[in-house]
Order: sequence, then structure tokens, then C-alpha cells
Amino acid sequence: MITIALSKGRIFEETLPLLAAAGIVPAEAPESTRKLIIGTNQADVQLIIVRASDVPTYVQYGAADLGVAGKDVLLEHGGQGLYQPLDLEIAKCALMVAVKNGFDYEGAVKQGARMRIATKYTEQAKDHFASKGVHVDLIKLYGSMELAPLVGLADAIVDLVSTGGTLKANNLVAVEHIREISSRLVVNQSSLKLKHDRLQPMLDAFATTVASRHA
Ligand SMILES: Nc1ncnc2c1ncn2[C@@H]1O[C@H](COP(=O)(O)OP(=O)(O)OP(=O)(O)O)[C@@H](O)[C@H]1O
Ligand SMILES: O=P(O)(O)OC[C@H]1O[C@H](OP(=O)(O)OP(=O)(O)O)[C@H](O)[C@@H]1O
Repeated sequence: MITIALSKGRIFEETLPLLAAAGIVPAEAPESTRKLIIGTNQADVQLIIVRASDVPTYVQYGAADLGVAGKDVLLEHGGQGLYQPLDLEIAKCALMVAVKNGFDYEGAVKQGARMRIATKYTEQAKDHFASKGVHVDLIKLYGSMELAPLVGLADAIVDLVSTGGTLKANNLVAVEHIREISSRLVVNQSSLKLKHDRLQPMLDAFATTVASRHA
């Protein structure tokens, strides 16, 4: 059996065409079932539906052979035990620092005062501000980061930005770009060796599809 870990929503939707290119069609959509294990048209391939930030953990421990995870999630996880053979170039966005409109970010950073940063991405935020030599107090959140500067929980947030619509709707502005983010294929290192004959053609089909999008 080959087990593929995916999260509901954009990762599942954007992975569907890649699975199709490898001849894999899910039997059900995760949005229309409470099942967490979903069969496919291939008797020996199943999907498991997990939280986006849990995908690397399932693959690391071999509970899934492969999965799809955002670079943001992989950098927080650390990537131990995972091969990351392919950037799937899906779920594209950017990790940014944002503040309330009118907040003097450059001034706050220059003063060398401690800043309070709210984020789900504490590892990346820590590295980013350490590389700038800025002292920060990190406040870990699990979602709706945009709220934090509005209610005085933090001076700034580190969050994902795509269209910029969420920042705009909450009167926030992006002040620094940390990195571009897209989702990667992650593969359990033992699976790649033990199930090579079944996995390699799948990986090749994914790679060919991604490359064909540049043509
Ligand atoms: N607005 C966006 N546009 C494009 N890609 C995004 C956007 N937001 C997040 N992503 C990417 O998609 C991945 C999955 O996001 P999703 O919203 O499904 O999960 P999540 O809610 O961030 O995670 P969890 O459920 O573990 O808290 C993220 O890890 C990121 O790489
Ligand atoms: O720039 P935008 O296009 O507005 O996208 C940015 C938003 O997208 C992500 O949230 P998401 O939609 O995944 O919601 P969730 O994290 O609460 O699931 C991110 O955390 C931002 O809030």
C-alpha cells in the first residue's frame, strides 16, 4: 500500500491534477466526507487527510509514504527524515512581516527596542529577526494573526500573504518580505528505498507535470 498525506482545501485541490497525471483519482472529496482515509481508483494507493502542519510528521514516521507540505510548514518542522525531491509550485504565497497601517516599523526596528511579534511561524520569525539583530518577543498563535496588531497583542505579525486581501481588510500593511513559499513533495526516506518501483513512476509523473507548466 502507498499512503499519501494531504491537507484539505487548497493543497488537496491543487494536488488533484498531479495525482491524475500519475493515474490516481480519489474515490471521494475530503470536503464531502468525514472519513480520514480515502481510497483511490488504484487498489494499492490511499490518501490520508491531516492538518497541513501535521503532514511532515506523518511522513517522517512512515505513517504516510509521501505527502504535500508548504515550505512554511517544512521550515517550522525541520524536515528531519524527509526527502524533498520536488517543488510542486502550488499553493504559492509569501511569508511577510506586517504591521498596522501607520505604525513606524523602520523606526521601531532601528531603535533596537524589543518588538512583540505574533506568529504561527516562530522558527522562521526567530531566524529572520536574529539575522537583522533585532530583539523580539515571540507570541505563538495558531491562526487569525492579523488580529494581533489591531488589539495590541503585538507590534507586528509574521504571516503568509497571497493576494494581500486579508491584510487590506484589516488595515495592515506588509513591511518586509521574508521568503516566497510553495508546496513540496515530501517522501519518507525508507519508503523511497523499499517501495522504489511503485513510487518512482509517481514522482516522475509529478515532475513531468510541474515541468510542463513552464512550457
Ligand atoms: N492565502 C494563501 N494562498 C496560497 N497558499 C497559501 C495561502 N495560505 C496558506 N498557503 C499555503 O498552503 C498551505 C496550507 O494552508 P491551509 O490554509 O490549508 O492550512 P493551515 O490552515 O495554514 O494549516 P493548519 O490546518 O495546519 O493550521 C500553507 O502551509 C501554505 O504553504
Ligand atoms: O493575502 P491573502 O490572499 O488574503 O491570503 C492570506 C491569508 O491566507 C492564509 O490564511 P488562510 O486563508 O489559509 O486561512 P487559515 O490559515 O485561517 O486557514 C494566511 O494565514 C492569511 O490569513
